[in-house]
Amino acid sequence: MPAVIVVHGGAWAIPNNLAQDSVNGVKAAAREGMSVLKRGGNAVDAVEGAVRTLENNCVFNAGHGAALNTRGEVELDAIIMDGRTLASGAVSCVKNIANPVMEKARAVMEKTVHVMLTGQGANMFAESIGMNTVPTEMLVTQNERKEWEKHKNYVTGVMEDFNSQWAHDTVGAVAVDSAGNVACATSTGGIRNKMVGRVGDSPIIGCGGYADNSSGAVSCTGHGESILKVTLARLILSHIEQGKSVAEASRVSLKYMGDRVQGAGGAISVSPSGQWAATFTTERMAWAAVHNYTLWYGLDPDENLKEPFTY
Ligand SMILES: NC(=O)C[C@H](N)C(=O)O
Repeated sequence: MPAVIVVHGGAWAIPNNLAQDSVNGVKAAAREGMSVLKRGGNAVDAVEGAVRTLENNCVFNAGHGAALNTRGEVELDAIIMDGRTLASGAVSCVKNIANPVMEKARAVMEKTVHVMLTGQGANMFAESIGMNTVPTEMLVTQNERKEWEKHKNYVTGVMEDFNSQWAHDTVGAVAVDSAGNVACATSTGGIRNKMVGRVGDSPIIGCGGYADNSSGAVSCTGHGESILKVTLARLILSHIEQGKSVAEASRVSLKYMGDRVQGAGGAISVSPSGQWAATFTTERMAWAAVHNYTLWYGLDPDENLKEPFTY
């Protein structure tokens, strides 16, 4: 069965000056995810590799440069999930890890009996397994501090339905490997001016991501409180379970979120048979996918560009 990787760089009103770098960034991450699969990695390795590439790209900055909360601090959230066993690992409110946050979520999945660690406990665990921690101020960039000074109001940004230049720190990936195993990963700095301790959708199982070999894998982005209310990742998978195509399930679920709670966002989805989709209701979302020796990518609604993919 041909393997598939799909990645996103966050659903929001990406300004023109970031458009090309965002597209290049998601293309590079999709290439990395596919090369992990080609080197014999499984779906979990591929989504981790792809998200790590996005986290390390300063256009997306899911760690260093992430959105600041009301106290001007970074608090990071991430999840990874393995569709074979439903094993998952998540961290929330992490303040002392630069990149990759994803590595830490995977360690929670593989080295603990828990699904999520938060705040101080997440940091203590990172130190106990020898991960590099940094003082939290080191994650704050001048650019983000400037943006934070400019718009000190969470609600105004969200009321604009994500059609503002806010909240650009979410990245994600979904994959199916040649054995038909699926996985998802999502990592974020959240939304600017969130309250201290606010946890968004990204690290919450079934909301920011879900992976199950019996239906597929999804990674979400957008207004976290809306995604949480409709449990977007699981909603998409439940439509797939009821017979909808991956694209239709994603479209219907995002439309439901818009109608029911007036929230905008995006999702990437893949089924165990290799169907995939990248769907969004925000102004833009940078996404890329590799399937059958073709690299697909886009940014604007209905944009579906392609080029040959070679190793
Ligand atoms: N840009 C995003 O996707 C933000 C993320 N969903 C959150 O609310 O934390």
